[in-house]
Amino acid sequence: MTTGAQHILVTGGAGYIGSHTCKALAAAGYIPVTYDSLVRGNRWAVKWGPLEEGDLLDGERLREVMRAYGPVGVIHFAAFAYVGESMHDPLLYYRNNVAGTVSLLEAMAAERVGRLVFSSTCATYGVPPGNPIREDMPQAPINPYGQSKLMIEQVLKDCAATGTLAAVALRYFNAAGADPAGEIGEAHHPETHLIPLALAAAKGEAEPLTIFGDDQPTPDGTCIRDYIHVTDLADAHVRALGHTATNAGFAAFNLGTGKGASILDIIAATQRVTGRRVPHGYGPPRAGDPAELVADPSRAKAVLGWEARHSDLDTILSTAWNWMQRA
Ligand SMILES: NC(=O)c1ccc[n+]([C@@H]2O[C@H](COP(=O)([O-])OP(=O)(O)OC[C@H]3O[C@@H](n4cnc5c(N)ncnc54)[C@H](O)[C@@H]3O)[C@@H](O)[C@H]2O)c1
Ligand SMILES: O=c1ccn([C@@H]2O[C@H](COP(=O)(O)OP(=O)(O)O[C@H]3O[C@H](CO)[C@H](O)[C@H](O)[C@H]3O)[C@@H](O)[C@H]2O)c(=O)[nH]1
Repeated sequence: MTTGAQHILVTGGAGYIGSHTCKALAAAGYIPVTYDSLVRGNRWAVKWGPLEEGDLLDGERLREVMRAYGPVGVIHFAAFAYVGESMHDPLLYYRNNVAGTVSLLEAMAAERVGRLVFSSTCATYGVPPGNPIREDMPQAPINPYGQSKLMIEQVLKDCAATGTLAAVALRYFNAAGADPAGEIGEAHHPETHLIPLALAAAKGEAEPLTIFGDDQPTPDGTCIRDYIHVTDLADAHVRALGHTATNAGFAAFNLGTGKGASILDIIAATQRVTGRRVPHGYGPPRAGDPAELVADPSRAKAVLGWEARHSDLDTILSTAWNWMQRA
């Protein structure tokens, strides 16, 4: 390598948050090497470094890629991430997410790669005792997706305790929005997330939005979430990677804004930003959905110097809408 730039292995780099993080890594002077099977990712989203196709469960292929690039660390996004799907097919989640991560950690140990940033989730908290949620509150997931991520956090703690791994778990709240320059954005197939579905309904390209439940214990009866811009998440990953360079052990950080928005708030913001109506109706609550999840992000600010800068609802919706117009 003539540049001397450090390589970072990015599992799931062809996915939504992974691709935005590759852009941020390149801007920070790293070379992101995407490792992705493309099972749920997009080849076109890999723009800031090489794509190496492979599955997490293929340990030999992982080792081959690590030997080829000599990454100084790994950012691990690759996983299945649909709460509803995990309720119907839990084994898919335990195999891909838990067994897949064990396979990755074995390859890292064999190739002596000792730094990891991991995509965890607010879904590990289950129904929290109160909001906003601090990192030291109990983690008691109510769906297999969240449980798979909590199991991985435990594996990371145990590996970090041996002194061979520095690991950071970033517990994101609800990722949303798109690259402000419009180069990449959210493109899940099928799409299940609220904001792209609300925008597609406004555009007339999807069914009217179904609001899951009108009788939640929240002021307007609909679920409250903490929506965090994907560009803010990408920035946090670069910072967390830096943290693993100088801090051994395991650390976890909540990534959110500290402010909740209900589904009706999202519909109102979507209508404001697009100037179009969002056709919608009500359906039953979705199994496995807590009523309210809002982050206390103060630890990430204190330790990583991170805070949300692009995550007001209008910026989230206008960047996502801009992306949807191009896509
Ligand atoms: N989107 C959110 O709101 C959110 C919130 C909290 C946590 N997370 C976590 O962040 C990560 C990224 O989420 P996303 O929304 O970008 O998901 P995504 O589905 O867009 O990206 C995941 C990527 O991982 C790849 N992948 C999956 N299994 C693989 C395997 N076995 N081997 C190789 N590649 C594999 C997919 O092809 C895809 O490109 C996930 O771990 C998810 O659990 C997401
Ligand atoms: O058609 C829809 C889609 C969603 N919702 C509601 O909108 C909110 C947001 O739903 P999303 O599916 O967009 O996201 P989740 O809140 O289910 O997010 C969960 O899954 C994500 C990954 O997909 C993250 O891991 C996150 O941490 C975890 O809580 C929820 O209250 C959901 O019930 C609807 O009412 N109608």
